[in-house]
Amino acid sequence: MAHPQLLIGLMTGTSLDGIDAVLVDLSGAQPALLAAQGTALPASLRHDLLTLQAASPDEIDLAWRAGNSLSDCYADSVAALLEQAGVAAADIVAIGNHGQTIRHRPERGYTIQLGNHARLAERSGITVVGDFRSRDVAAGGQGAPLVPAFHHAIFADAQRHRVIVNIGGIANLTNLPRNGDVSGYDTGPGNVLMDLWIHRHRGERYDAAGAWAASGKVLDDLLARLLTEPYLALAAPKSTGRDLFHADWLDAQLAGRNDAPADVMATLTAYTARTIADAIRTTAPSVDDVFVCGGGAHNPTLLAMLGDALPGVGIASTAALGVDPDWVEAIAFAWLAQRCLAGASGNVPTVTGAAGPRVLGAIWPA
Ligand SMILES: Nc1ncnc2c1ncn2[C@@H]1O[C@H](COP(=O)(O)OP(=O)(O)OP(=O)(O)O)[C@@H](O)[C@H]1O
Ligand SMILES: CC(=O)N[C@H]1[C@@H]2OC[C@@H](O2)[C@@H](O)[C@@H]1O[C@H](C)C(=O)O
Repeated sequence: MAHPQLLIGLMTGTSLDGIDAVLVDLSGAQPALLAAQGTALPASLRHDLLTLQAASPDEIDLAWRAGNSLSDCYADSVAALLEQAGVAAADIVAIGNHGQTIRHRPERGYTIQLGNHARLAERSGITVVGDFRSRDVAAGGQGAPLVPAFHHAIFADAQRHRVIVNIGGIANLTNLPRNGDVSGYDTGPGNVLMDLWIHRHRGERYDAAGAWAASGKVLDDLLARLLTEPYLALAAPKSTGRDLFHADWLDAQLAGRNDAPADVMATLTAYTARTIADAIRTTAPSVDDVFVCGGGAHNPTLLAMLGDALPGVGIASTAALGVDPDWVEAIAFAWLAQRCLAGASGNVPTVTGAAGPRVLGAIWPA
Protein backbone atom coordinates (compact mmCIF):
# COMPACT_ATOMS: atom_id res chain seq x y z
CA MET A 1 0.00 0.00 0.00
CA ALA A 2 1.27 3.51 -0.81
CA HIS A 3 2.58 5.59 2.07
CA PRO A 4 -0.15 8.08 3.12
CA GLN A 5 0.15 11.64 1.82
CA LEU A 6 -1.89 13.61 4.35
CA LEU A 7 -2.80 17.14 3.33
CA ILE A 8 -5.26 19.72 4.59
CA GLY A 9 -7.34 21.93 2.31
CA LEU A 10 -8.86 25.19 3.53
CA MET A 11 -11.43 27.13 1.53
CA THR A 12 -13.20 30.36 2.36
CA GLY A 13 -15.32 31.13 -0.67
CA THR A 14 -17.20 34.06 -2.10
CA SER A 15 -20.34 33.34 -0.08
CA LEU A 16 -18.45 33.99 3.15
CA ASP A 17 -20.43 31.22 4.80
CA GLY A 18 -17.39 30.03 6.74
CA ILE A 19 -14.26 27.90 6.57
CA ASP A 20 -14.38 24.52 4.81
CA ALA A 21 -11.57 22.35 6.14
CA VAL A 22 -10.70 18.85 4.94
CA LEU A 23 -8.04 16.32 5.82
CA VAL A 24 -7.30 14.04 2.86
CA ASP A 25 -4.96 11.24 1.94
CA LEU A 26 -3.73 11.98 -1.58
CA SER A 27 -1.51 8.92 -2.02
CA GLY A 28 -4.00 7.06 -4.26
CA ALA A 29 -5.70 7.75 -7.57
CA GLN A 30 -8.75 9.14 -5.78
CA PRO A 31 -8.61 11.44 -2.73
CA ALA A 32 -9.62 9.72 0.52
CA LEU A 33 -11.51 12.11 2.81
CA LEU A 34 -10.44 11.42 6.41
CA ALA A 35 -12.11 14.35 8.20
CA ALA A 36 -14.06 17.47 7.29
CA GLN A 37 -15.33 20.49 9.18
CA GLY A 38 -17.35 23.56 8.37
CA THR A 39 -16.79 26.46 10.79
CA ALA A 40 -18.70 29.74 10.72
CA LEU A 41 -16.65 32.96 10.78
CA PRO A 42 -17.12 35.31 13.75
CA ALA A 43 -19.77 37.92 12.77
CA SER A 44 -17.37 40.87 13.17
CA LEU A 45 -14.75 39.26 10.91
CA ARG A 46 -17.38 38.38 8.31
CA HIS A 47 -18.50 42.02 8.41
CA ASP A 48 -14.93 43.26 7.92
CA LEU A 49 -14.35 40.89 5.00
CA LEU A 50 -17.58 42.03 3.35
CA THR A 51 -16.57 45.67 3.94
CA LEU A 52 -13.25 44.98 2.24
CA GLN A 53 -15.04 43.80 -0.89
CA ALA A 54 -16.35 47.31 -1.36
CA ALA A 55 -14.28 50.48 -1.04
CA SER A 56 -13.75 51.29 2.63
CA PRO A 57 -11.72 53.86 4.56
CA ASP A 58 -8.26 52.79 5.75
CA GLU A 59 -8.57 49.58 3.77
CA ILE A 60 -4.95 48.58 4.17
CA ASP A 61 -5.02 48.47 7.96
CA LEU A 62 -8.41 46.76 7.99
CA ALA A 63 -7.26 44.21 5.42
CA TRP A 64 -4.10 43.24 7.24
CA ARG A 65 -5.84 42.99 10.60
CA ALA A 66 -8.68 40.93 9.09
CA GLY A 67 -6.05 38.72 7.41
CA ASN A 68 -4.50 38.03 10.79
CA SER A 69 -7.88 37.24 12.40
CA LEU A 70 -8.77 35.01 9.48
CA SER A 71 -5.52 33.10 9.84
CA ASP A 72 -6.23 32.56 13.52
CA CYS A 73 -9.62 31.10 12.51
CA TYR A 74 -7.85 28.86 9.98
CA ALA A 75 -5.44 27.70 12.69
CA ASP A 76 -8.38 26.87 14.99
CA SER A 77 -10.04 24.93 12.13
CA VAL A 78 -6.86 22.97 11.49
CA ALA A 79 -6.48 22.13 15.18
CA ALA A 80 -10.11 20.95 15.38
CA LEU A 81 -9.72 18.91 12.20
CA LEU A 82 -6.61 17.16 13.51
CA GLU A 83 -8.34 16.44 16.79
CA GLN A 84 -11.39 15.04 14.99
CA ALA A 85 -9.15 12.74 12.92
CA GLY A 86 -6.72 11.86 15.75
CA VAL A 87 -3.79 12.90 13.54
CA ALA A 88 -0.68 14.85 14.66
CA ALA A 89 0.42 18.06 12.91
CA ALA A 90 3.80 16.43 12.26
CA ASP A 91 2.09 13.86 10.01
CA ILE A 92 0.62 16.49 7.67
CA VAL A 93 2.58 17.24 4.50
CA ALA A 94 1.00 20.68 4.00
CA ILE A 95 -2.05 22.87 4.24
CA GLY A 96 -3.38 24.22 0.95
CA ASN A 97 -4.97 27.52 1.98
CA HIS A 98 -7.07 29.38 -0.57
CA GLY A 99 -7.54 32.56 1.49
CA GLN A 100 -10.41 35.01 1.13
CA THR A 101 -10.79 36.77 -2.17
CA ILE A 102 -11.35 40.48 -1.57
CA ARG A 103 -10.43 41.77 -5.04
CA HIS A 104 -10.29 39.89 -8.32
CA ARG A 105 -8.96 42.11 -11.10
CA PRO A 106 -6.91 39.99 -13.48
CA GLU A 107 -7.47 42.65 -16.14
CA ARG A 108 -5.36 44.96 -13.97
CA GLY A 109 -2.83 42.21 -13.29
CA TYR A 110 -3.79 41.25 -9.75
CA THR A 111 -6.09 39.17 -7.57
CA ILE A 112 -6.02 39.31 -3.77
CA GLN A 113 -6.75 36.40 -1.45
CA LEU A 114 -6.43 37.63 2.10
CA GLY A 115 -4.85 35.51 4.85
CA ASN A 116 -1.56 35.64 6.70
CA HIS A 117 0.06 32.37 5.65
CA ALA A 118 3.19 32.98 7.75
CA ARG A 119 1.00 33.29 10.81
CA LEU A 120 -0.86 30.06 9.98
CA ALA A 121 2.46 28.19 9.49
CA GLU A 122 3.68 29.59 12.81
CA ARG A 123 0.54 28.66 14.72
CA SER A 124 -0.06 25.24 13.16
CA GLY A 125 3.53 24.08 12.82
CA ILE A 126 2.57 22.82 9.34
CA THR A 127 3.91 23.90 5.94
CA VAL A 128 1.39 26.21 4.26
CA VAL A 129 0.92 26.62 0.53
CA GLY A 130 -1.08 29.72 -0.39
CA ASP A 131 -1.54 32.46 -2.99
CA PHE A 132 -2.50 30.00 -5.72
CA ARG A 133 -3.83 32.50 -8.23
CA SER A 134 -1.14 35.17 -8.58
CA ARG A 135 1.27 33.21 -10.77
CA ASP A 136 -1.41 32.38 -13.31
CA VAL A 137 -2.41 36.07 -13.43
CA ALA A 138 1.26 37.04 -13.85
CA ALA A 139 1.35 34.69 -16.84
CA GLY A 140 -1.53 36.60 -18.41
CA GLY A 141 -4.28 34.30 -17.10
CA GLN A 142 -7.48 34.93 -15.19
CA GLY A 143 -6.15 33.15 -12.09
CA ALA A 144 -9.54 31.41 -12.00
CA PRO A 145 -11.19 29.01 -12.09
CA LEU A 146 -8.48 26.70 -10.78
CA VAL A 147 -10.55 23.63 -9.90
CA PRO A 148 -10.84 22.32 -13.51
CA ALA A 149 -7.40 20.61 -13.28
CA PHE A 150 -8.59 18.76 -10.17
CA HIS A 151 -12.00 17.95 -11.68
CA HIS A 152 -10.18 16.56 -14.69
CA ALA A 153 -7.89 14.41 -12.53
CA ILE A 154 -10.68 12.79 -10.53
CA PHE A 155 -13.95 13.08 -12.49
CA ALA A 156 -13.04 12.64 -16.19
CA ASP A 157 -14.50 9.53 -17.84
CA ALA A 158 -13.71 7.92 -21.20
CA GLN A 159 -17.31 6.70 -21.74
CA ARG A 160 -19.42 9.66 -20.56
CA HIS A 161 -19.13 13.36 -21.42
CA ARG A 162 -19.35 15.05 -18.03
CA VAL A 163 -19.72 18.64 -16.89
CA ILE A 164 -18.96 19.56 -13.28
CA VAL A 165 -20.65 22.71 -12.00
CA ASN A 166 -19.59 24.37 -8.76
CA ILE A 167 -22.41 26.58 -7.47
CA GLY A 168 -20.79 28.62 -4.72
CA GLY A 169 -21.10 32.39 -4.47
CA ILE A 170 -20.08 32.45 -8.12
CA ALA A 171 -20.72 29.48 -10.42
CA ASN A 172 -18.03 27.84 -12.54
CA LEU A 173 -18.13 24.88 -14.86
CA THR A 174 -15.59 22.28 -15.98
CA ASN A 175 -16.25 20.59 -19.31
CA LEU A 176 -14.88 17.03 -19.49
CA PRO A 177 -15.54 15.54 -22.92
CA ARG A 178 -14.73 11.86 -23.58
CA ASN A 179 -11.55 12.69 -25.51
CA GLY A 180 -9.77 13.90 -22.36
CA ASP A 181 -9.77 17.62 -23.19
CA VAL A 182 -10.73 20.04 -20.45
CA SER A 183 -12.22 23.52 -20.59
CA GLY A 184 -14.02 25.72 -18.09
CA TYR A 185 -14.83 29.21 -16.87
CA ASP A 186 -17.00 31.16 -14.42
CA THR A 187 -20.55 31.18 -15.77
CA GLY A 188 -21.70 34.12 -13.58
CA PRO A 189 -23.60 34.30 -10.30
CA GLY A 190 -23.96 31.23 -8.12
CA ASN A 191 -25.76 31.91 -4.84
CA VAL A 192 -24.51 35.48 -4.44
CA LEU A 193 -27.58 37.33 -5.76
CA MET A 194 -30.04 34.98 -4.08
CA ASP A 195 -28.17 35.36 -0.78
CA LEU A 196 -28.15 39.16 -1.10
CA TRP A 197 -31.88 39.30 -1.73
CA ILE A 198 -33.07 37.02 1.07
CA HIS A 199 -30.72 38.70 3.51
CA ARG A 200 -32.13 42.10 2.61
CA HIS A 201 -35.78 41.04 2.91
CA ARG A 202 -35.75 38.35 5.56
CA GLY A 203 -32.43 38.70 7.35
CA GLU A 204 -31.51 35.11 6.48
CA ARG A 205 -28.13 34.03 5.09
CA TYR A 206 -29.62 31.93 2.28
CA ASP A 207 -32.91 30.57 0.95
CA ALA A 208 -32.92 27.17 2.66
CA ALA A 209 -33.79 24.45 0.12
CA GLY A 210 -34.98 27.22 -2.24
CA ALA A 211 -38.31 27.34 -0.39
CA TRP A 212 -38.88 31.09 -0.70
CA ALA A 213 -38.03 31.05 -4.42
CA ALA A 214 -40.49 28.19 -4.90
CA SER A 215 -43.26 30.36 -3.40
CA GLY A 216 -42.79 33.12 -6.02
CA LYS A 217 -43.26 33.33 -9.75
CA VAL A 218 -40.54 34.01 -12.28
CA LEU A 219 -40.85 37.51 -13.83
CA ASP A 220 -40.02 36.98 -17.48
CA ASP A 221 -39.33 40.66 -18.25
CA LEU A 222 -36.93 40.99 -15.33
CA LEU A 223 -35.24 37.72 -16.29
CA ALA A 224 -34.78 39.01 -19.86
CA ARG A 225 -33.25 42.20 -18.50
CA LEU A 226 -30.83 40.35 -16.23
CA LEU A 227 -29.76 38.18 -19.15
CA THR A 228 -28.45 41.27 -20.99
CA GLU A 229 -25.49 41.45 -18.54
CA PRO A 230 -22.49 41.69 -20.91
CA TYR A 231 -20.33 39.28 -18.86
CA LEU A 232 -22.56 36.39 -19.96
CA ALA A 233 -21.78 36.91 -23.66
CA LEU A 234 -18.01 37.24 -23.19
CA ALA A 235 -15.91 34.46 -24.67
CA ALA A 236 -13.76 32.37 -22.31
CA PRO A 237 -11.25 32.65 -20.67
CA LYS A 238 -13.28 34.64 -18.18
CA SER A 239 -13.78 34.85 -14.44
CA THR A 240 -15.83 37.03 -12.18
CA GLY A 241 -16.75 37.69 -8.56
CA ARG A 242 -18.34 40.10 -6.15
CA ASP A 243 -16.38 42.80 -8.02
CA LEU A 244 -19.21 42.60 -10.60
CA PHE A 245 -22.16 40.79 -9.00
CA HIS A 246 -22.77 42.95 -5.92
CA ALA A 247 -25.67 44.80 -4.29
CA ASP A 248 -25.27 47.90 -6.50
CA TRP A 249 -25.46 45.72 -9.63
CA LEU A 250 -28.69 44.19 -8.41
CA ASP A 251 -30.16 47.56 -7.44
CA ALA A 252 -29.38 48.96 -10.91
CA GLN A 253 -31.24 46.03 -12.51
CA LEU A 254 -34.25 46.55 -10.27
CA ALA A 255 -34.37 50.36 -10.62
CA GLY A 256 -37.86 51.65 -11.30
CA ARG A 257 -39.54 48.33 -10.47
CA ASN A 258 -41.70 47.39 -7.54
CA ASP A 259 -42.01 43.62 -7.69
CA ALA A 260 -43.08 41.29 -4.89
CA PRO A 261 -39.89 40.17 -3.12
CA ALA A 262 -40.78 36.47 -3.47
CA ASP A 263 -41.13 36.92 -7.24
CA VAL A 264 -37.71 38.59 -7.41
CA MET A 265 -36.31 35.66 -5.42
CA ALA A 266 -37.84 33.20 -7.90
CA THR A 267 -36.43 35.26 -10.79
CA LEU A 268 -32.91 35.44 -9.33
CA THR A 269 -32.98 31.68 -8.83
CA ALA A 270 -34.17 31.20 -12.42
CA TYR A 271 -31.45 33.61 -13.61
CA THR A 272 -28.76 31.62 -11.82
CA ALA A 273 -30.06 28.35 -13.31
CA ARG A 274 -30.47 29.84 -16.77
CA THR A 275 -26.97 31.33 -16.96
CA ILE A 276 -25.47 27.98 -15.93
CA ALA A 277 -27.67 26.06 -18.39
CA ASP A 278 -26.88 28.45 -21.27
CA ALA A 279 -23.16 28.04 -20.58
CA ILE A 280 -23.47 24.24 -20.56
CA ARG A 281 -25.48 24.24 -23.80
CA THR A 282 -22.92 26.47 -25.52
CA THR A 283 -19.76 24.81 -24.22
CA ALA A 284 -20.87 21.18 -23.98
CA PRO A 285 -23.77 20.54 -26.38
CA SER A 286 -23.18 16.78 -26.28
CA VAL A 287 -22.93 16.47 -22.50
CA ASP A 288 -24.30 13.24 -20.97
CA ASP A 289 -24.27 14.09 -17.27
CA VAL A 290 -23.96 17.23 -15.17
CA PHE A 291 -22.65 16.88 -11.61
CA VAL A 292 -23.17 19.74 -9.18
CA CYS A 293 -21.04 20.67 -6.18
CA GLY A 294 -20.91 23.67 -3.84
CA GLY A 295 -23.74 24.92 -1.65
CA GLY A 296 -26.13 25.24 -4.61
CA ALA A 297 -26.34 21.44 -4.61
CA HIS A 298 -28.63 21.85 -1.57
CA ASN A 299 -31.18 24.01 -3.41
CA PRO A 300 -33.78 21.76 -5.09
CA THR A 301 -35.62 24.74 -6.62
CA LEU A 302 -32.43 25.83 -8.38
CA LEU A 303 -31.63 22.27 -9.48
CA ALA A 304 -35.15 21.74 -10.83
CA MET A 305 -34.86 24.95 -12.88
CA LEU A 306 -31.47 23.79 -14.14
CA GLY A 307 -32.98 20.42 -15.12
CA ASP A 308 -35.89 22.12 -16.93
CA ALA A 309 -33.42 24.20 -18.94
CA LEU A 310 -31.38 21.11 -19.92
CA PRO A 311 -33.89 18.50 -21.10
CA GLY A 312 -32.41 15.01 -21.58
CA VAL A 313 -29.34 15.72 -19.46
CA GLY A 314 -28.82 13.82 -16.20
CA ILE A 315 -28.27 16.12 -13.20
CA ALA A 316 -26.85 14.79 -9.94
CA SER A 317 -24.56 15.89 -7.17
CA THR A 318 -20.86 14.90 -7.13
CA ALA A 319 -21.86 12.55 -4.28
CA ALA A 320 -22.86 10.20 -7.12
CA LEU A 321 -19.15 10.20 -8.10
CA GLY A 322 -18.07 9.54 -4.52
CA VAL A 323 -17.14 13.09 -3.48
CA ASP A 324 -19.37 15.05 -1.09
CA PRO A 325 -20.40 18.28 -2.90
CA ASP A 326 -19.60 20.38 0.18
CA TRP A 327 -15.91 19.47 0.23
CA VAL A 328 -14.85 19.40 -3.44
CA GLU A 329 -13.27 22.88 -3.41
CA ALA A 330 -11.35 22.38 -0.16
CA ILE A 331 -10.07 19.00 -1.40
CA ALA A 332 -9.02 20.74 -4.62
CA PHE A 333 -6.80 23.15 -2.66
CA ALA A 334 -5.18 20.25 -0.78
CA TRP A 335 -4.52 18.69 -4.21
CA LEU A 336 -3.14 21.96 -5.59
CA ALA A 337 -0.80 22.20 -2.57
CA GLN A 338 0.45 18.68 -3.30
CA ARG A 339 1.08 19.71 -6.93
CA CYS A 340 2.99 22.82 -5.84
CA LEU A 341 5.25 20.86 -3.50
CA ALA A 342 5.93 18.36 -6.29
CA GLY A 343 6.86 21.20 -8.64
CA ALA A 344 3.95 20.24 -10.91
CA SER A 345 1.74 22.73 -12.71
CA GLY A 346 -1.73 23.42 -11.31
CA ASN A 347 -3.38 25.57 -13.94
CA VAL A 348 -5.06 24.59 -17.20
CA PRO A 349 -3.81 27.32 -19.58
CA THR A 350 -6.74 26.81 -21.98
CA VAL A 351 -9.09 27.51 -19.04
CA THR A 352 -7.39 30.52 -17.48
CA GLY A 353 -5.72 31.94 -20.59
CA ALA A 354 -2.25 31.86 -19.03
CA ALA A 355 0.73 31.72 -21.39
CA GLY A 356 1.47 28.17 -20.27
CA PRO A 357 1.43 25.66 -17.42
CA ARG A 358 2.67 27.15 -14.16
CA VAL A 359 3.41 25.85 -10.68
CA LEU A 360 0.78 27.59 -8.55
CA GLY A 361 1.25 28.77 -5.00
CA ALA A 362 3.94 29.95 -2.64
CA ILE A 363 5.34 27.89 0.23
CA TRP A 364 5.71 28.86 3.88
CA PRO A 365 7.69 25.98 5.40
CA ALA A 366 6.67 24.66 8.83
N1 LIG B 1 -29.57 24.04 2.49
C1 LIG B 1 -29.32 24.97 1.58
N2 LIG B 1 -30.33 25.46 0.81
C2 LIG B 1 -30.11 26.40 -0.12
N3 LIG B 1 -28.89 26.96 -0.35
C3 LIG B 1 -27.86 26.52 0.38
C4 LIG B 1 -28.00 25.51 1.38
N4 LIG B 1 -26.78 25.29 1.94
C5 LIG B 1 -25.91 26.12 1.32
N5 LIG B 1 -26.54 26.87 0.39
C6 LIG B 1 -25.98 27.92 -0.46
O1 LIG B 1 -24.61 27.67 -0.69
C7 LIG B 1 -23.83 28.83 -0.34
C8 LIG B 1 -22.46 28.39 0.08
O2 LIG B 1 -21.87 27.67 -0.99
P1 LIG B 1 -20.32 27.35 -1.04
O3 LIG B 1 -19.82 27.07 0.33
O4 LIG B 1 -20.14 26.35 -2.10
O5 LIG B 1 -19.76 28.75 -1.54
P2 LIG B 1 -18.31 29.36 -1.51
O6 LIG B 1 -17.30 28.26 -1.51
O7 LIG B 1 -18.29 30.35 -0.42
O8 LIG B 1 -18.27 30.16 -2.90
P3 LIG B 1 -17.27 30.10 -4.19
O9 LIG B 1 -17.27 28.70 -4.70
O10 LIG B 1 -17.91 31.07 -5.11
O11 LIG B 1 -15.95 30.58 -3.72
C9 LIG B 1 -24.63 29.53 0.73
O12 LIG B 1 -24.32 30.89 0.81
C10 LIG B 1 -26.06 29.27 0.24
O13 LIG B 1 -26.44 30.23 -0.71
C1 LIG C 1 -11.17 34.81 -7.62
C2 LIG C 1 -11.92 33.74 -6.91
O1 LIG C 1 -11.79 33.56 -5.71
N1 LIG C 1 -12.73 32.99 -7.67
C3 LIG C 1 -13.49 31.87 -7.14
C4 LIG C 1 -14.97 32.21 -7.11
O2 LIG C 1 -15.74 31.12 -6.60
C5 LIG C 1 -16.14 30.31 -7.72
C6 LIG C 1 -15.53 30.99 -8.89
O3 LIG C 1 -15.45 32.34 -8.44
C7 LIG C 1 -14.09 30.49 -9.18
O4 LIG C 1 -13.55 31.28 -10.21
C8 LIG C 1 -13.16 30.66 -7.98
O5 LIG C 1 -13.09 29.56 -7.12
C9 LIG C 1 -12.83 28.24 -7.50
C10 LIG C 1 -12.43 27.47 -6.30
C11 LIG C 1 -11.77 28.06 -8.61
O6 LIG C 1 -10.81 28.80 -8.71
O7 LIG C 1 -11.92 27.09 -9.36
